[in-house]
Amino acid sequence: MELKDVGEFGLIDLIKQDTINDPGTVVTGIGDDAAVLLPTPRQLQLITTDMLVENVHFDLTTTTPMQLGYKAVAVNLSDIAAMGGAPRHAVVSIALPRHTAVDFVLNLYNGMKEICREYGVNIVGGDTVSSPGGLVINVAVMGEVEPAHLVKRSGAKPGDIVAVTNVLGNSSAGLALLSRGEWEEHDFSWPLVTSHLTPRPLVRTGQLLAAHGATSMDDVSDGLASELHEIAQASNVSIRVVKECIPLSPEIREAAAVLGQEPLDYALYGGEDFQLLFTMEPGQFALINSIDPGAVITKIGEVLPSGDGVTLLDEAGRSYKLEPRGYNHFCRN
Ligand SMILES: Nc1ncnc2c1ncn2[C@@H]1O[C@H](COP(=O)(O)OP(=O)(O)O)[C@@H](O)[C@H]1O
Ligand SMILES: Cc1ncc(C[n+]2csc(CCOP(=O)(O)OP(=O)(O)O)c2C)c(N)n1
Ligand SMILES: [Mg+2]
Ligand SMILES: [Mg+2]
Ligand SMILES: [Mg+2]
Repeated sequence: MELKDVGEFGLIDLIKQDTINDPGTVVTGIGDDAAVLLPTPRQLQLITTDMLVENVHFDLTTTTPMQLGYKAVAVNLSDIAAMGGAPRHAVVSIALPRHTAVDFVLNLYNGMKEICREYGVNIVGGDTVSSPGGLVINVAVMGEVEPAHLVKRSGAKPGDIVAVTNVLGNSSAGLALLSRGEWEEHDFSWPLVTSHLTPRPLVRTGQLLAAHGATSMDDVSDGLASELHEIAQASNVSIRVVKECIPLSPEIREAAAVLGQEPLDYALYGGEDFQLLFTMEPGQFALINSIDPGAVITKIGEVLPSGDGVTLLDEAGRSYKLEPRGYNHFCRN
């Protein structure tokens, strides 16, 4: 079935089932001029949006519509996680080429509904338009955070520890394998390709780190180098990272050898890992071991007074400037 067979409103009717996962917070969902929501008293409201554009953020020959729907929501939940918040509601806007099959759209929504169910998020509205070019999906997510647990990019203090969750670089190494069309040939591909196609936003981890005194936090969407600079700049501090402490998976080391690249380059400049980068006072950081943060936490460096920007310390004890290189929509790196 094609879009012209169901029309814009027929499509919305097909989409709107199973969109509410926390009914107590939604007065009116899909079907009116605006959604009507019930915020939790005394919580700060968060709102964020990230858009995915065909052939910029995804390639329809290497992703399924379900994976794409999942990721379109995941990247937004990751921004809420990086503030220490809980995601509550999403609105989804899609621009669809006219020839798109109805089943494609339903599967896109199946992916979105799956992750929304997993994280207790309601899809409360959106917009559906035709596109003369490629597919565009824009998601906006509203979330909430207790005022005392809000974590911004600007709170890092000299003396804080710099740490990250899990491993970095897997997503962009996965993208490299997908775009070379050779991922199925290697048994190291699975974790790399999975982290690229269906990243898991670290919402619970973000909330736990916030509750344990993270002083600044950012999600790694543009690459570690870029996010370190964002924190350093917003907090008016310098950051020194120890190169060999940056956590890499065994699979990325194997993949990088096959791809003829340095594994660390994927971690520093690749992006889309959606891991959390945060700073924390050392005493608080020591306590993290006694909780289950839902992710492996690795100390990678420390916060210093402003002046030196972001530096990388190598194995030989040499320190050099880490350029703010990473994914930038208008600059080729
Ligand atoms: N077109 C825009 N209009 C207004 N604000 C924007 C626009 N694009 C980005 N921003 C804001 O700029 C900041 C940085 O954006 P971005 O790099 O996309 O953040 P993130 O990596 O967290 O998704 C955010 O506060 C975002 O809301
Ligand atoms: C087809 C394709 N080419 C390249 C990429 C890599 N890529 C696209 S956008 C991006 C950075 C993250 O996206 P952005 O829109 O900058 O998200 P934000 O920083 O706003 O969260 C990366 C690494 C990709 N995912 N798919
Ligand atoms: Mg963004
Ligand atoms: Mg983002
Ligand atoms: Mg970006």
